[in-house]
Amino acid sequence: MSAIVNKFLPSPKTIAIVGCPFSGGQTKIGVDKGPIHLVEAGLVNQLEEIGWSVNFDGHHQFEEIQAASDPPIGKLKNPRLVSRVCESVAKVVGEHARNGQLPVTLGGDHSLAMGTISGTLNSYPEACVIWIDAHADINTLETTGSGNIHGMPVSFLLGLGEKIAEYSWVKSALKPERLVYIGLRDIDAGEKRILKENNIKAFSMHEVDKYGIGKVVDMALDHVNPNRDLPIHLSFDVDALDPSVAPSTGTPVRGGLTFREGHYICEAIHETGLLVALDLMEVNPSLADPESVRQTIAVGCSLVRAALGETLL
Ligand SMILES: NC(=[NH2+])NCCC[C@H](N)C(=O)O
Ligand SMILES: [Mn+2]
Ligand SMILES: [Mn+2]
Repeated sequence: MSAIVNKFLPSPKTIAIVGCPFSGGQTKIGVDKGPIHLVEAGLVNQLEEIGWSVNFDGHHQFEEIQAASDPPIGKLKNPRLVSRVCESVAKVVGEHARNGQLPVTLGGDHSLAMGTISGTLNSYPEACVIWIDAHADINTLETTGSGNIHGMPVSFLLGLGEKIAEYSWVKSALKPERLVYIGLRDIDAGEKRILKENNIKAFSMHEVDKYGIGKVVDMALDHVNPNRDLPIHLSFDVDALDPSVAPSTGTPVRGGLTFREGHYICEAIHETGLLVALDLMEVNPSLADPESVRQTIAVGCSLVRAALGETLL
């Protein structure tokens, strides 16, 4: 076990793996297979080897809603299904957190973070969110072009945009000043406006190039966690990494984080001793050739290990 002591978890330090084979927040098949591949690659053992107790009793089972009974709301695709799934994920993540375990949610598409972060905030209302992504995922009912809800979870968590009755369970408990992004490089026009209007701190790839990842992580933490005493929820979309590093994902964008930059972020968050929840999202083993899939799964596992205390020395 790494020498860093987690300030929020009782001993024995326990991870609860929440496997979420869910793809309803977007339209490409295969992202629901992400968690299955990550677990089959040996993630549970790997985490035990670095000193954690790991609680994993199979992937989360979701209620099914037939497409016919889930027509679009505005442009939103599968709106009831996504809502129901995220609500159940919020319950599971919240329960694990209340039991003193650290939920590690494996996606699945990034709409799931509406659930995971709601769960975290139910147990740790003062938590901050560090969102690592090529995308801001902050579209609203009004701004979304694709209607894919994986491009929207942050706006729901912040309570932006027109209210949707189906989503009334989302408490919108996240404050804009408790959110920070790293890795952005593909932001829709409406999203840029939302980020500005709400004064949301974001470090795009431009800032990563300019300052280096070490400084960027320090500045991100100074913003959301100035006294280094608040719980941290880290939501990592694997498409934050450059497509040469993590090719198997649904919406790859060139010019992303290197292998080391991605790992550095995870290591630095671990070093705070403040991590209370982790998401690894958008791993899609159905996209790209077998070697690229193997590479993406391996990177996914190693990011999770890095965030949970695997050290280089
Ligand atoms: N989680 C993701 N990969 N999101 C991609 C979102 C892309 C685009 N901004 C949209 O709203 O559709
Ligand atoms: Mn993304
Ligand atoms: Mn995302």
